[in-house]
Amino acid sequence: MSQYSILSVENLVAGYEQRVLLRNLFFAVPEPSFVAIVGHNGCGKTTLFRVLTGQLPYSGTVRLGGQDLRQIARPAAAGHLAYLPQRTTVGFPIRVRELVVMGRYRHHGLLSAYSLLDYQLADAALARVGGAHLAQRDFTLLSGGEQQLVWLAQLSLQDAPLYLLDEPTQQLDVYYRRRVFDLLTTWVTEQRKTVLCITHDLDNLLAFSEGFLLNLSHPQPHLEPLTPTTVAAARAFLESEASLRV
Ligand SMILES: Nc1ncnc2c1ncn2[C@@H]1O[C@H](COP(=O)(O)OP(=O)(O)OP(=O)(O)O)[C@@H](O)[C@H]1O
Repeated sequence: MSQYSILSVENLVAGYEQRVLLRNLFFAVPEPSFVAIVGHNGCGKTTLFRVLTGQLPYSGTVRLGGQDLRQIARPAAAGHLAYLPQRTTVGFPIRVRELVVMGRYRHHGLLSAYSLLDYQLADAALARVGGAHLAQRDFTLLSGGEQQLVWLAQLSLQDAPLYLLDEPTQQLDVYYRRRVFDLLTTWVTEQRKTVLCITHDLDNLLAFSEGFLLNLSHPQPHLEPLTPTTVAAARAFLESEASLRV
């Protein structure tokens, strides 16, 4: 693993109005790697992603690929990262293939149509997530698990070095949860991507043989190696009454 940090955070402080949620946070993420971000509901996990995607002011220093985040107007549009928020919905019928191909948006002007190559890449991305059979289906009629695979296919087309996923296995059954985590593993090991994944799914983290854990409920959150021992310790901490008083 190289020592290059795709993301570094120094003395980050962020929150809302009178409420500071992220306090003096320091960490550096090597590329490629998998980072599981855990913590109690409301501890600031999504808030961290809002900072990293340029949606929330902060104090301290954040660098993406060595560049100061304050110098990057729209990190996703500039290709520094791709972001899958929680509970992404679509309010109109749309064919899955048309939704996936939108992952190519950075390669297009606003009004130019997607090319044959774009659609071939979309089909390949769908196939990689095991969703080739969904291509012609109406996205809004798919199950939650199928929809999540489609979002991941679209995200993979953005071809960013850093992926931010906010609870990608929320509401999925055990089969799809395992499948999503397996897919994220291949993004890291085969495609050399870096994945930051907010999750409450500690059971599935036990399967990771390498990566990092960032527990934002900890009094001094820091990157720890992701091992069965650290996951078990994080679970014990998060289940304790004392952790809620931190
Ligand atoms: N725009 C906002 N203005 C004020 N408070 C907010 C705003 N957005 C979120 N909050 C509050 O900040 C706290 C942290 O929210 P955040 O979404 O970061 O939590 P989280 O750790 O991702 O939680 P969960 O695990 O439940 O998704 C919550 O109490 C939330 O209500």
